[in-house]
Amino acid sequence: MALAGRTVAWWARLRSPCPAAVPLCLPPRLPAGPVACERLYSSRGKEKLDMLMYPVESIRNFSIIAHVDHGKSTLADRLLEITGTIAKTDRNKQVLDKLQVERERGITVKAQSASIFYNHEGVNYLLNLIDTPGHVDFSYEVSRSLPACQGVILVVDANEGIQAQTVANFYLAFEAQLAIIPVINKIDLKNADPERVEKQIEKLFDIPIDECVRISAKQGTNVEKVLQKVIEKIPPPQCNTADPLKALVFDSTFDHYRGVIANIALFGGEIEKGHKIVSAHTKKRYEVNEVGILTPNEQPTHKLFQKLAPHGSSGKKIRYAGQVGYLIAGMKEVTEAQIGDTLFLYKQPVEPLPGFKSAKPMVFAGMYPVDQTEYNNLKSALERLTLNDSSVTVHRDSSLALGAGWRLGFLGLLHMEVFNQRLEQEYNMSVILTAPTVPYKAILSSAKLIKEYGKAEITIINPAQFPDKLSVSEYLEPTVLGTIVTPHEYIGKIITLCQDRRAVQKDMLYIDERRVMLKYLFPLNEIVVDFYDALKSLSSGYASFDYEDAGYQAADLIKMDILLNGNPVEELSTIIHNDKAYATGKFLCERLKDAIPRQLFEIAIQAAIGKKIIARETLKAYRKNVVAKCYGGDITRRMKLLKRQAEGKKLMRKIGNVEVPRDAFIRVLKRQTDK
Ligand SMILES: Nc1nc2c(ncn2[C@@H]2O[C@H](COP(=O)(O)OP(=O)(O)OP(=O)(O)O)[C@@H](O)[C@H]2O)c(=O)[nH]1
Repeated sequence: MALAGRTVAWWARLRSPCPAAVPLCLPPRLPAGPVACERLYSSRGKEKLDMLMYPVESIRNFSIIAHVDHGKSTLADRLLEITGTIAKTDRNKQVLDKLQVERERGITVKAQSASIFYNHEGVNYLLNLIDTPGHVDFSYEVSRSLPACQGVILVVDANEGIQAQTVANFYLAFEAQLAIIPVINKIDLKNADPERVEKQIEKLFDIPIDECVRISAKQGTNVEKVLQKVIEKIPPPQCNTADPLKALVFDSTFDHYRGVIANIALFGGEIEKGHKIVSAHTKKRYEVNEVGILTPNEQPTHKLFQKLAPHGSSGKKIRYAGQVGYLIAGMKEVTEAQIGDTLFLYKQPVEPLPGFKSAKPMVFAGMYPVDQTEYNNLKSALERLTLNDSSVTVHRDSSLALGAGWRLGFLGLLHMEVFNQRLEQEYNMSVILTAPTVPYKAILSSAKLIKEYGKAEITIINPAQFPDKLSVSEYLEPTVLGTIVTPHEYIGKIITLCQDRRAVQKDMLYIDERRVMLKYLFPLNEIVVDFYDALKSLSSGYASFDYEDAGYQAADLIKMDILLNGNPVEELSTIIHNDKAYATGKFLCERLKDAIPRQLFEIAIQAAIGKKIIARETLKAYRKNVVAKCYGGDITRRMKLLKRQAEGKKLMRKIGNVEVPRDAFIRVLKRQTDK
């Protein structure tokens, strides 16, 4: 795992208003070498960066892709360092992981762009890199970064070798027909075996061994070679110089003060402050306030385009596109900066770019304010955060027990946890989250229901809307094609685990003499909560997992409720496969018994299908008032304790007369994790 608690010093410094610390301007021609670049950056005042000096031939747009923790962000930092884009950092600080949640969890959640100026053999290059997340939940970030690129650096850990996300990310780049530079990282590790990894790359991806670059991103070994490969192997963008402005919005963030900041890739023309632009998606018109590049902080430029200086004897100016950068144009609403949108100049419409497949939520959960008076604050926090994370879908919802709220769709459970953490950290919101559910479908047989829904096939993202068996001809559950890469000694245990999760084996391939790649068709519901944890724990952390959507299959589904002293716990109502009902009901009751503190009365914890109770646990009552006995004489200590208790109660939810810690439900649902 990456280091938790990475410090924010670098990013803070880059954002500092002190001009000396901020790289602000480039000369028309850079002297060779990174050190010189660095000096020039910091010596200028607040002029805007002029992009005149970078014709399209000198541009390279690329992403860094890899399995989780194989070193993408570390390599990105080293590339920024050796080119003088940033000063030398402490080797464990990661400049491009800007979010607090990324630093705390040591994972990249959001793709980040940075422009690098690099002088190689006397020629100035502008390299636009996008550092992407590795975890499967965030693979959408990878796929939407790729259309802005012509190539990728595929990083593989020299010790771990090819893993499940390496395979998934390779195919994303391969299908997008991008140039792929395989880089074997962490060669400094004692157990590094770059030769073995090279053979895996050749076997699985058909890339000749001699194309691999062996590096240590941490120590900086051979990182310069990677830059050279980028220049040699990745083609410059292909842009028609005669085209009018055509800009692809491939990402967007929301700034409390400046509104929407859209990351754009220019497929034609030029863009500058004052230009009137139109969104192909919303048809709305805007005036551009600022354009620039990310270095990796926002760096305004005169124009975001490439323009050759007077050319030959004709003195004709030739315009090129190809640049990647950002744009601010007074967009304030969540819906205005659609990822995948095309921007063009007012009165110069263009054929919109193909855009992206929108992110497909895999997991849905209800979200409610702890206190209904917080509803509006939570609404505005959700609107802002979903702009920074547009892969979350939001629908208004309400519940008798929890009040007005929303049903949110996430790309996976980690995504849901990260989103929740960001709400708390960046917006100071605390919320009630219900049990995650996958999007089931039902084919209705009841004419009344078909009329009500206006269609026979409905999608169920909320267990409260699960239609009764009598009105349904068939239930369907979503499936995924999972890829597992594991050392061969764990195969037996993994096959048992997969069978236990109702999975069907589709393929098995030795990627070298010690590692195996397995393909299974899983019901999504079986892997969404804790499959990855279970896989990690039975393979001592060595197996990896990735999955992709594989459509729907018929399934025998039922709705199960959990009751506390007869009152349903709405957060824990779930739709499950009939075969799993008893085991899951029993398990949830047992776990809930551990998660709920004992109270002054006995609590019956039950699992029910309709009116039928299928499992029960009893939580015994407290017998004595311990607080009164211990602290009865000392008034200050007693007051302190009562205050702490009152604070604790805010984190509780009351179901009937039973108090339940709000984080109990997620803990309960993570079946294997804390075992
Ligand atoms: N020994 C060694 N460790 C490295 C090297 N490169 C990265 N690491 C370490 O590997 C861990 C993961 O590195 P990251 O750069 O965060 O990996 P990542 O691929 O960006 O991670 P995600 O974005 O979460 O997928 C960190 O602890 C790094 O310090 C290397 O060349 N050698």
